[in-house]
Amino acid sequence: MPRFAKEPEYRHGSIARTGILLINLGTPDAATPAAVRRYLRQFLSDPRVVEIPRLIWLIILNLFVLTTRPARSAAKYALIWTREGSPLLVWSIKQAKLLKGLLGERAARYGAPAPAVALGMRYGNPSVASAMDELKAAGCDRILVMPMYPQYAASTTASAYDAVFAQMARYRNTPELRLVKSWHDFPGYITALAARVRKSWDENGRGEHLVLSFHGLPRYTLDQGDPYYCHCQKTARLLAAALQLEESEYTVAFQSRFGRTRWLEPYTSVALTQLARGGVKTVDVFCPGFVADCLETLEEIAMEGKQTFLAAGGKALNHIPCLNDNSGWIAALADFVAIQLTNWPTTGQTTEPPLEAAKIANLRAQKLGAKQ
Ligand SMILES: C=CC1=C(C)c2cc3[nH]c(cc4nc(cc5[nH]c(cc1n2)c(C)c5CCC(=O)O)C(CCC(=O)O)=C4C)c(C)c3C=C
Ligand SMILES: [Fe+2]
Ligand SMILES: [Fe+2]
Repeated sequence: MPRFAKEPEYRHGSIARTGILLINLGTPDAATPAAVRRYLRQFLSDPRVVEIPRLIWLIILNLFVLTTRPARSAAKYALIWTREGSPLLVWSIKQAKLLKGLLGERAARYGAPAPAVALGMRYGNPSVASAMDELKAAGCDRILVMPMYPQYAASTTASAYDAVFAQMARYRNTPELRLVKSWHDFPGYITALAARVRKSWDENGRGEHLVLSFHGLPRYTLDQGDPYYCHCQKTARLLAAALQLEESEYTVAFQSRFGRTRWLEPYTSVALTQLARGGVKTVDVFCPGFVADCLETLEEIAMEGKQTFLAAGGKALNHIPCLNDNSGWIAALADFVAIQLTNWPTTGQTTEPPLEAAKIANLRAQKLGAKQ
């Protein structure tokens, strides 16, 4: 394979076009053991995801994990699969389309060129590489990398960056990049989360207790400085404040434990059991860290979590859907993107000779003076 990908054409002196690269985790191409195995092989081979010594892990992965988990996970995927495909991909495509539409509308109001938007999945399809190629082919010479993970974790956000840099290494004429790190406390995001919870309360009634369930991580990541746990706590605190909840009215918990090591606590399954045993009959579970419904919310919470809660004596578990294609959330996403793009000068602005800039500023000042 050549060192560099062939550039589609030689671009010179073009007006800067901005591309927004939305990155989410990714999902298998089908709910079959073979497709899930392909997906899990790529996902679980990422050294950002499983941090045990490579050789030992590759043996465990190939001898045990990839021989047993794909069939079990495929059966779970089959329960949530839709006619359009995996929910995570379906929602992510919708989000990208809606964002593109909204950014386009806003840009048109100012006669500005519409930014391009592309979706890349860290694992599976469409890949991050293909999304970057799409933006480049659309003439983008600067790309805002927007991981769709509100809370930063090395295993998600930094891994998304790794995929971007791997593709950058294949370009001769590289685009400029801006990397979004986290947006766990962005007011528009918090407001959209609160609106989503209130909508569920209006439509389905309000449970006695609200569980805010985030994806888990091994506990050692917190000890080693990953801010994920603190970001989750802050999101939860801000959301609880927006909903005017007392501390006794909600619980923050972590789901999706993998392997035998200790993960962030409390575990969602344990919290649900304790709530039911403590006499709570109805519970709402919301997953603020997932912007799109997926296996982890639709199967692990709405199905498995429900069984756990009912088996421990609870009467009803209501899973509150994720932000998905909610219009307030898409508007908040567009606002966030717009903020990230401010003060990102185009090539023309950065190369303008200071003398010319000063002359223009003088002329403007003279004109203003003449008007007064
Ligand atoms: C060591 C394993 C894992 C870490 C660390 C991890 C972190 C992590 N994951 C998400 C978001 C999602 N994970 C999803 C599925 C999923 N996660 C793991 C393992 C780890 N995740 C596995 C093995 C799977 C696949 C399903 C299974 O076999 O159990 C998904 C859903 C994908 C879908 O197709 O619907 C999401 C989303 C975050 C945010 C995170 C760290 C904070
Ligand atoms: Fe995960
Ligand atoms: Fe899971």
